[in-house]
Amino acid sequence: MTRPPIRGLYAIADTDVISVQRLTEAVAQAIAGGARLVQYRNKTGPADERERLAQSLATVCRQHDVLYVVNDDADLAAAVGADGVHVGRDDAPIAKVRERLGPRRLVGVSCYNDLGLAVQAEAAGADYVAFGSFFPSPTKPQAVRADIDLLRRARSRLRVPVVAIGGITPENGARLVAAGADALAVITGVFAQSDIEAAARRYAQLFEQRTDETKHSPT
Ligand SMILES: Cc1ncc(COP(=O)(O)OP(=O)(O)O)c(N)n1
Ligand SMILES: Cc1nc(C(=O)O)sc1CCOP(=O)(O)O
Ligand SMILES: [Mg+2]
Repeated sequence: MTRPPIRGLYAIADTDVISVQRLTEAVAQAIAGGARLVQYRNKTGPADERERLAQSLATVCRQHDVLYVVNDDADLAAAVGADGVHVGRDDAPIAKVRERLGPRRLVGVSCYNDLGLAVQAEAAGADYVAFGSFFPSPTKPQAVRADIDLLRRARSRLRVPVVAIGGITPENGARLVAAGADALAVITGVFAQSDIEAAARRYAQLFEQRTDETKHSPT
């Protein structure tokens, strides 16, 4: 079966933002609103709960043919049959993760505001790279800030899909898509909203029209 492309709303289900009781339902609502990728991010829960929730989200994502990525933990990703794992500078190196997951699963890599890191990640076998934080992030207020022009430079330098993250709203997200972001990774703007499905839809709509900066009207 062909894998869906890495494009669109990338909803990050973070257990610090949404309660474990509501997590699975919340992810189903984000998918109903148009999320095309889902990441499970649980930095604090006990191991048994982390695994149970990881499995539950794997089932929902599989039912809807949505890409499912586990944050940080390649063993957990493999255990629940996720499509991949996302790693950053405090996590296992790409080569180790690739060795653990094999060639078919996705490895996503955080590159912060550093294009050189992304070039290296692509060469090491990353399936996508993520840059941020593009705006002040309520989830990670201390995150290093990235400039939108980085997306333009990344787009012309890299072949792998480019994900933008950090404080992204439906309003400021349009600029990131126009600058070349293939996907927008969002926590607060989706999962801290009273109507998760409607919130997700507003991001998904940013990918429905052609928004790249080369667009011009017919003369
Ligand atoms: C899509 C995406 N981009 C960036 C991150 C951040 O990863 P990392 O720097 O490893 O930080 P933590 O999320 O682990 O705190 C991400 N998770 N997803
Ligand atoms: C997990 C994470 N990583 C970031 C980075 O810049 O690498 S910003 C971030 C938090 C994103 O959450 P929100 O949509 O609530 O701002
Ligand atoms: Mg990490």
